[in-house]
Amino acid sequence: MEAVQRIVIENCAIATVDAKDTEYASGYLVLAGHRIESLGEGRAPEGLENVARRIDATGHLATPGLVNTHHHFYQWLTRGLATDRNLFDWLVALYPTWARLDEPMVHAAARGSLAMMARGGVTTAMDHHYVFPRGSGDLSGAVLRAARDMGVRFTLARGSMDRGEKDGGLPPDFAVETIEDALAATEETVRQHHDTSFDAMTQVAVAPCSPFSVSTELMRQSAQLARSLGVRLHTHGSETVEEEKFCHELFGMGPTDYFESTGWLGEDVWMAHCVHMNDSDIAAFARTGTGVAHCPSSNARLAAGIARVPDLLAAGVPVGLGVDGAASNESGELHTELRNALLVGRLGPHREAALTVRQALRLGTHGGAQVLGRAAEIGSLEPGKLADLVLWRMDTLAHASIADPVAALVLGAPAPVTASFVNGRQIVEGGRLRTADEDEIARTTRAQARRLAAIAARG
Ligand SMILES: Nc1nc2[nH]c(O)nc2c(=O)[nH]1
Repeated sequence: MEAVQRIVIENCAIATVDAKDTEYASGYLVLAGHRIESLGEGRAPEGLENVARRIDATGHLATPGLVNTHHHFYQWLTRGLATDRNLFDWLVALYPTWARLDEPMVHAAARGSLAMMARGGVTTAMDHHYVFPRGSGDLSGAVLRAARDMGVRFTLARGSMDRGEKDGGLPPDFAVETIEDALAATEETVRQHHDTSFDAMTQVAVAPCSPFSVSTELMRQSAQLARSLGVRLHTHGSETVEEEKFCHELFGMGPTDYFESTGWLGEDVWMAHCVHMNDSDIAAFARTGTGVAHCPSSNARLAAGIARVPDLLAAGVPVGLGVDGAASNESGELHTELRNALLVGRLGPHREAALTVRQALRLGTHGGAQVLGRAAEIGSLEPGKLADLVLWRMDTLAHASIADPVAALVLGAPAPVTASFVNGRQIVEGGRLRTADEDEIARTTRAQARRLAAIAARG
């Protein structure tokens, strides 16, 4: 058997984001194959065998890789549209275009979304894909292929919509699936692609879209399907006042009570946004272990509001960060969400208890891993965990005068990523992807965005 190869990283500040928030001012990490073998203050132990590479990381901060908990990759092709609308008006404006997506478009959009995140320190990504136009090809396959080729750890949340306009929903009837088709395709995707191993690169979740685009029956049956297959559940929840009104009018209760009535609160569930939650909603999430994907930039872009993140954390709710789709967060980056989570929170009514810089980093790493059900494997730098980590450059004009590297990372300009590792494999070097050609992705996404716009314009 071939001996496992080691990579030794030395002379960097390290924020482990472990349970005690251990930090080292100048430390080392030893990666052995796809796991972290050891780390600590000072130089790496002498006499290590099979060292394939030594990295002098002077001037850098090492952190766990960032974990994105909510995204819609396909929206990479519809950025910068409907720029001044709230969620419902924005969705109504964009559904007809999204209903024209096909496999080459979705593949290109996934590569664009993944590339943008990976070069900014994301090592685990997720995609909530919920638009499946008839005859559009294997869209889940296209997204999974893009993630595998990029070398990013990945959760595909197989979405669905079946409540069209004729059933009181928001999407046009031509943009929805039947319950039977949605459930059958979701089950097939889980059976083919969900990997339960410790070092899984691909997992699948069951993810009907939102209360106003999904029937109660599909919500219920999705929860049953996920539990019978042993996979996680994801949806949008409590995003806007309009959604709250919709739930009261149609179901006679608010979104959280509605989710509970359909079997949708639990340790195996995480929901995106969760902006409009009262104390009893937060208590229900805490009691059931339901997680939250906090998306501060998208919530601002769509005028959804400010999520009560400090209250969620104080109650013990698992919270991660989400980019959200690039049609409502054109930057498509997660590292900027650390900063925005902190800043937006301080604008709200709960500013005395707002996030600290270390809490913001925890949301983007360990919190995300918890929300995706992967906290045993990723999200902190600890011996035995998978080697998913980032070396952020902190010695340039942008950050060098800030003494605290975590404050520099969260509050400063987006820090350059010198190296990013997933499963011990380096996927970013000197701020550029090693696993894909960024210029080619830019050209392809531009061409596919134009193709989509032209097809949509023809109606
Ligand atoms: N921010 C978003 N919220 C949503 N709700 C829903 O049903 N779809 C979306 C979406 O694409 N983005």
